[in-house]
Amino acid sequence: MTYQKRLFDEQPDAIDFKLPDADVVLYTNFFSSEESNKLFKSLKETIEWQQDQVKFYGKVMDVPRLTALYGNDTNVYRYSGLTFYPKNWNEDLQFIKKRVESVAKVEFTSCLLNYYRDGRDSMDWHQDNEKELGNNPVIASVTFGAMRTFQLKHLNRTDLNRVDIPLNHGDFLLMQGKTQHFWKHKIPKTKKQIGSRINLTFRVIKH
Ligand SMILES: O=C(O)CCC(=O)C(=O)O
Ligand SMILES: [Fe+2]
Repeated sequence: MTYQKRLFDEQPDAIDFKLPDADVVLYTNFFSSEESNKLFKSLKETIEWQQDQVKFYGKVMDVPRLTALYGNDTNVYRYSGLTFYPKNWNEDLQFIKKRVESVAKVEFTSCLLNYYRDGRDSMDWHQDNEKELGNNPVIASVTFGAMRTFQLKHLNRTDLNRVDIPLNHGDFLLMQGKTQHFWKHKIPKTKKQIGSRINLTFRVIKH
């Protein structure tokens, strides 16, 4: 598949959430609907999705989503209790990576992909603060497919409300600064009848 450079006649909208102790900006329609449709279908078919398992109170359980890790180097990589054998970038990922790098102004080394098959799939509260990500990591999150709500919660400021951000087909959420030190985030399950969703988080991993 070949891609054309985006024509910036339709500028994506940047929404700065101005959260205390964080830097979170949402670029809606960062990918055109045509690009997003193409990428969603292609990623679904070509990414080597894996079913991870975790031990929970001695019981082995499937995590509620499929995952994959791609990047510059293919050394075995363990984090959040999961083991990954990263694959080399493919054409779709290189295209998406380039586009988000033009805004994030960093060169990403890795991309973690999550495939939420339906509303029963989810990701629980966590911070992306592994030491391999360094201090104040820059994380570029791209969504294709069904809308899911991305929730953010401050770790100790009980006076602050939870922030719910709808992530739609083609949206790009950029998290940086102190975000991962002070806020946790999750993708809750939903009882709504919805289709599948793919999320990509580009990261800089230092070995
Ligand atoms: O699916 C999402 O939008 C979030 C994924 C996420 O938080 C992660 O991969 O660390
Ligand atoms: Fe995360």
